[in-house]
Amino acid sequence: MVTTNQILTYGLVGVAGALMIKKASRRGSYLDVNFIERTALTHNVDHYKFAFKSNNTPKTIPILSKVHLKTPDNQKGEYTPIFNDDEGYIHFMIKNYHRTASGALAQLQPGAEGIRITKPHKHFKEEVPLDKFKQVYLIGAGVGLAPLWGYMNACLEKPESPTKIKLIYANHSKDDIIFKKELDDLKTKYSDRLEVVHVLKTQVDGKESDFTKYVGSRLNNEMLKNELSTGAGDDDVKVFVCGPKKFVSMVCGSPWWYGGALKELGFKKGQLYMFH
Ligand SMILES: Cc1cc2nc3c(=O)[nH]c(=O)nc-3n(C[C@H](O)[C@H](O)[C@H](O)COP(=O)(O)OP(=O)(O)OC[C@H]3O[C@@H](n4cnc5c(N)ncnc54)[C@H](O)[C@@H]3O)c2cc1C
Repeated sequence: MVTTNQILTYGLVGVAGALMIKKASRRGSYLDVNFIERTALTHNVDHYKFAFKSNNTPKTIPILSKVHLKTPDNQKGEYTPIFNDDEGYIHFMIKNYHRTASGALAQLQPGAEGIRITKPHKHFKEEVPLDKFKQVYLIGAGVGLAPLWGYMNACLEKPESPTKIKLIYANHSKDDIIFKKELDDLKTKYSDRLEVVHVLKTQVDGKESDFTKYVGSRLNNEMLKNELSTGAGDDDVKVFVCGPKKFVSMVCGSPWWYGGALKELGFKKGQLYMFH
C-alpha cells in the first residue's frame, strides 16, 4: 500500500525532476560563440563580431530578433543582431555602460572563450514584412538604432520592395550618431526610398545645422508633427520605435505603448511597434 508520506515524496521528486529538466532545457538553449573582433563605431558604441562554435547552429539570425548574450562571468545583455553576413558571423552594435554585460564585453580579447548566446527569438509574430508597407517610420534614439538598422537595410536591399523609409534618429550630439557615414551612403544610394532626419540635443562644432534643422533640443511632439505629417490611421503605414524608456514613452506612451505623441497625431495602436 502506498502511504501518504510516499505520495508526498514521489510528488516532490517529480516536481524537482521537472524543474531540473526545465533548467537543463533552458541551459541548452544557449549556443557557444567565439569572440572574433570589436571595432569602435562611436566613443561608447562598438561593433562586435562573433562566430558560432558548432556547425549545428543557425547560419543566419532573423532581423528584428532578440538574443541574450552571456559573458564568461555570467552577465547577461539583451541585444539585436544588426546584420548577417555570407560567412555566418553574427554582428552586434553594443553600447559600453562600463558595468554589467556591456562592461564585461568591452574587456574581451579576440579568441575569448565562454561566451554564449540564446537562440534568437523573433520580435514580430508574423514574418518580418519587408515589402508589405507603403511607408515605414523608424523612430530611434542612441543605440536604440540596433533593431531599426537591421530592418532598414534588409528592406532597402529588397529591390522590388515599395516601402519608403523615414528614419528619425535622436542623439545627444553628432559624436553619438552611430553609422553616420553609412547612413549618408544609404541616403545617396536609395534617394527615392530613404529619408534620414537627425535630432541633436547639443552642438559640438557648430556645423550640425549643415545636416539637420533640429539642433538644441530633444525630440518632441512638434518635431514629430512636422515629420510624420502623413500616414496617421493608414494601415499601410507602420512606425517602429526603439530607444531609452522615457523616449519611447514620450513617442508612444506607457505603460501600454499606446499613447504619447503618436496617439495625439492620430496613429492607431496597430500601426505602432515598439521594442521594449
Ligand atoms: C529589443 C531591444 C533590443 C536592444 N538591442 C540592443 C543592442 O543591440 N545593443 C545595445 O547596446 N543595446 C540594445 N538595447 C538597449 C536599448 O536600446 C538602450 O538601452 C536604450 O535605447 C538606451 O540607449 P542609449 O543609452 O544610447 O540612450 P541615451 O544615450 O540615454 O539617450 C539617447 C537619446 O535619446 C533621447 N532621449 C532620451 N530621453 C528622452 C526623452 N524623454 N525625450 C526625448 N528624447 C529623449 C536623447 O536625444 C538622447 O540623447 C536593446 C533594447 C531592446 C528593448
